[in-house]
Amino acid sequence: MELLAKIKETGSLNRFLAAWTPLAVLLIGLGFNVVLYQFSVESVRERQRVYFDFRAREAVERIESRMATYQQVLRGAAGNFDSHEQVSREQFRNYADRQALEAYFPGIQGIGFAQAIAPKDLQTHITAVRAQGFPSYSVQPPGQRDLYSSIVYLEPFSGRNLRAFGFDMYSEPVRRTAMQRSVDTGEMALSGKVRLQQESGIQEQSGFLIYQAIYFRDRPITNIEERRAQLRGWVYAPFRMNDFLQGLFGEQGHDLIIDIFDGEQMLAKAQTYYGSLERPDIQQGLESVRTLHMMGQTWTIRVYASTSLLQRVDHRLPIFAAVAGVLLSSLLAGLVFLLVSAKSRAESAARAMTEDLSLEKTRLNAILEGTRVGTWEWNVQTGQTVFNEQWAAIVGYQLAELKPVSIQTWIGMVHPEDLQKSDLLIKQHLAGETPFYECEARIRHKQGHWVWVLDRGKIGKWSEDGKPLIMSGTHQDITREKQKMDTYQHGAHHDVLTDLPNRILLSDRLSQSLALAEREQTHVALLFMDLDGFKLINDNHGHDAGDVVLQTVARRIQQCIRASDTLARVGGDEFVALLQDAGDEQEALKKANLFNSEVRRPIPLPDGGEGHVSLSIGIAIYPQHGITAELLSEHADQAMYQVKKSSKNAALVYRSGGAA
Ligand SMILES: Nc1nc2c(ncn2[C@@H]2O[C@H](COP(=O)(O)OP(=O)(O)OP(=O)(O)O)[C@@H](O)[C@H]2O)c(=O)[nH]1
Repeated sequence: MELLAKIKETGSLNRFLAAWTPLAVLLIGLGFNVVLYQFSVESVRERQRVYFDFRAREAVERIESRMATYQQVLRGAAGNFDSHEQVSREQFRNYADRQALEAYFPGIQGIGFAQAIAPKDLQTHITAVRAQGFPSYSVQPPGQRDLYSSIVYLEPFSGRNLRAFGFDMYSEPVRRTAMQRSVDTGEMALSGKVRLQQESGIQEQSGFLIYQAIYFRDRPITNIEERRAQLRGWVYAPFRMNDFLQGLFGEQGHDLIIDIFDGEQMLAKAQTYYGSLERPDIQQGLESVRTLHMMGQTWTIRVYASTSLLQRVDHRLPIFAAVAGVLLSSLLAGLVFLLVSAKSRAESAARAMTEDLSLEKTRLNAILEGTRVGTWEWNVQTGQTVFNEQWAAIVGYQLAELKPVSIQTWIGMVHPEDLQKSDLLIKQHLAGETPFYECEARIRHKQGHWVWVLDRGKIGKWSEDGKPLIMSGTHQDITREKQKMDTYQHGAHHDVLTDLPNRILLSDRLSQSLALAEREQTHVALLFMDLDGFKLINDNHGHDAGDVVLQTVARRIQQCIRASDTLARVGGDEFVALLQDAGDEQEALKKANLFNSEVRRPIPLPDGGEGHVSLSIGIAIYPQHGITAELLSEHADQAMYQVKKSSKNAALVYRSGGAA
């Protein structure tokens, strides 16, 4: 019961697991999926950030690199002045033309030379330039200053650039700072944010300039004072910021949104480039601020990522991960569902089988117990044997008393005759000659008597090489049936009143006797006997008295014959004696007379009276009076009939032709 309860409990647990495990797997899978999704989103963001950093750094490097190329141009221009005491407008133009500024240096407004002019030389200077064909030339703005500068050359000398002709950049503080720095260091100097002279008020842009101070080289220059004293002027280049950046970032220029500030702080008034203006696609969170130190000036460059930049990094991974994750989770859950339900079904089936087996076992035990059938199992190869409790109970033992159990236990208990028979039958079965083994055998009971068992068995298992391995079977106590059968057999062959063999058994014995006599060349005497005067006893003393007479007669004749002879009652008051190895006629007659004398003795009757009967006996002897049972019986009967007809109370040997 406990086992069944456990099985049921396990069964409901399994059903619970079968129902919830796939769901749990799905939820865990989806949970894992969420983590994976977040991880992949994070991974994409990280890649976007790295890519953005790379692009931002590259953008700044491009700015720096472009600036370096401009410095080259200026260096070349400065070289011209260093190597020539006089550089004519034409020479300067040639140099500028050779540079092909527009083609190779996009964004540069021009390249120029601003001459440094001491106040005392100002008028001479103006006069000289005007003489070169510029009658309206003057140095702007007017006014008294310690040092003048004037843009005398500016190539290309056309368009907006003409506005700068004669402009004193040194008069304007931002430009002057850069110009002075270049003078003092001898290096190029980048100006701060300026409004270029070239601007006309339409689509204005912020501007900046690069200066390279030029010196008179007739004396050595070793310090700032000497530099200032020998200052000749500046070659310079003006830039419009938007034009400068134009085309710098190629096709993917739209990816980055750039603001540039003059100086180290991102102040509105210092902003020189407004990339982020009217850009709604700025990607918040991806911003990089870098400072660029060039030619004594610092630019702060703020770079934002745009949506298009993010698109360049494969951002579909999270979607793929999510979709694949959901599919895989579902698939896994489905698989688990199939496995669990298959397992559950298998377990249910196994449980059902276990329950069935358990019930079957219980039922079988009940049947075995109820029918008191013993079981045995015998390992043919090793002799190991197993009996159940009932096997032992049939012969009055408890199983424990018989242990150790082996085939010898059976051999030691079975009747020797039956053991031989059983051995033979088992051998026949083991040899495959019989489909099963069955044998009735006697086994010695604990109390000493024999118990009949019906021993049945069959080979249940063969060894790999095809030999019988395990044989098992049952023991059924058939003692009672055997006894009943014996009684029945006895009743079928014996007379109820006298317990003498009846006609059937006599006939059987007669056949056997004749066969034996034939074999051994002996004689058989058949004596047919009929009581004389028996009816009177019935009539005078009653039927019971008649029975007593019949029983007494039977007993008295029986005492006269040998165990190998047979006395049968074949009718109401008719008996037959079958005498084996009977000798001659005389001997038969002698025997008949002995019977008669015994029978004639008075027989005490139940009513206190006495019965008096005698025998009329007809004798036939084998082989002289017949060699078959029928003939012999017929002749004995004829002889008896002769006696009855004549004297009665006598014996007569058959004579052919009817004579006695
Ligand atoms: N008590 C008793 N009588 C039986 C039994 N079987 C047959 N009888 C009687 O036995 C008698 C036989 O008849 P008979 O052979 O004519 O009797 P009987 O007096 O011996 O005559 P005879 O043979 O001519 O001498 C009949 O009366 C039967 O009823 C039996 O089992 N018990």
